[in-house]
Amino acid sequence: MTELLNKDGVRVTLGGDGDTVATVTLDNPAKRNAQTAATWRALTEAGRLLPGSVRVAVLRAEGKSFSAGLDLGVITPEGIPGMPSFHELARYPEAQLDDAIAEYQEAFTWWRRNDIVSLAAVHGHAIGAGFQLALACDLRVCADDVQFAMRETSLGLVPDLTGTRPLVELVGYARALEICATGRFVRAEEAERVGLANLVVPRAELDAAVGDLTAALLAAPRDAVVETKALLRGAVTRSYDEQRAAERAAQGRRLRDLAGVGE
Ligand SMILES: CC(C)(COP(=O)([O-])OP(=O)(O)OC[C@H]1O[C@@H](n2cnc3c(N)ncnc32)[C@H](O)[C@@H]1OP(=O)(O)O)[C@@H](O)C(=O)NCCC(=O)NCCSC(=O)/C=C/C[N+](C)(C)C
Repeated sequence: MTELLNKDGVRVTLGGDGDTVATVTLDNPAKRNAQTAATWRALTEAGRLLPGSVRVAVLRAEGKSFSAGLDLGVITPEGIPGMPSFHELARYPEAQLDDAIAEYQEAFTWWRRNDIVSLAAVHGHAIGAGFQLALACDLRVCADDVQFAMRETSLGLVPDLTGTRPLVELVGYARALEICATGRFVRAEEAERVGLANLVVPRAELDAAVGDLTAALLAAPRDAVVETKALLRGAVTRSYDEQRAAERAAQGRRLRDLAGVGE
């Protein structure tokens, strides 16, 4: 196990045969893994540090909660060190505010990269930015104590850390609106039923279940998984005919690769 990063409540290790698995751990359990700009910078750095050998990125958390979301110190008048308070953000010129939020969002985007499959192991509370971080991953394996909630709207804000699209894709518009507008908890049984969770297991079995799924993902040929992920991701935005064409093109690349025939 090699440690790649350990700062601001984010620890990244490499493991697996040939460093194929990166494990990103939220490691500020005393504060329920509440997130700040420093957390997001560290998560962005984690994505940049991953070597090309990595095929599966696991996101997990220490302590009682996966993440209690935004550090609520940010909404106090005094704020927290190293992060503009809401009071300050509200006074930014529009372009500067756009840049600031875009930078925060970088922590949430790289999990979608086609060269990795990202897998969130979610237990306890996943609230606001915590819920959005779980949504940033391709797959979610949840413990039976999981409690998702999108609290931004209840605080007078909107979810702006890339979570709205995957939420709508996973559960549909009407349920996504209801979950966001009410800020209510979505517990394990519902999460599995509506498609938020790929799998729900007893809390004590979460790590083993993540290990089993990781092994199953690694068992498939790498390039086929990369092409399949790209195909499925693109299916949301392509027309039916465009998607058929994308399938043909991808299959051509796979066949030529398998047969050792050059492009
Ligand atoms: C239900 C929660 C998560 C856990 O309850 P608990 O009883 O297990 O733990 P407790 O409340 O005693 O908390 C333990 C310590 O952790 C500190 N804590 C917890 N959450 C936060 C937080 N979000 N920010 C800062 N600190 C937090 C808590 O103060 C305790 O510290 P001490 O031991 O007293 O020193 C419960 O904690 C809870 O409901 N937390 C708040 C959840 C929440 O509302 N989060 C905000 C969601 S909105 C969001 O994330 C928005 C993001 C988008 N955007 C970027 C636009 C702002």
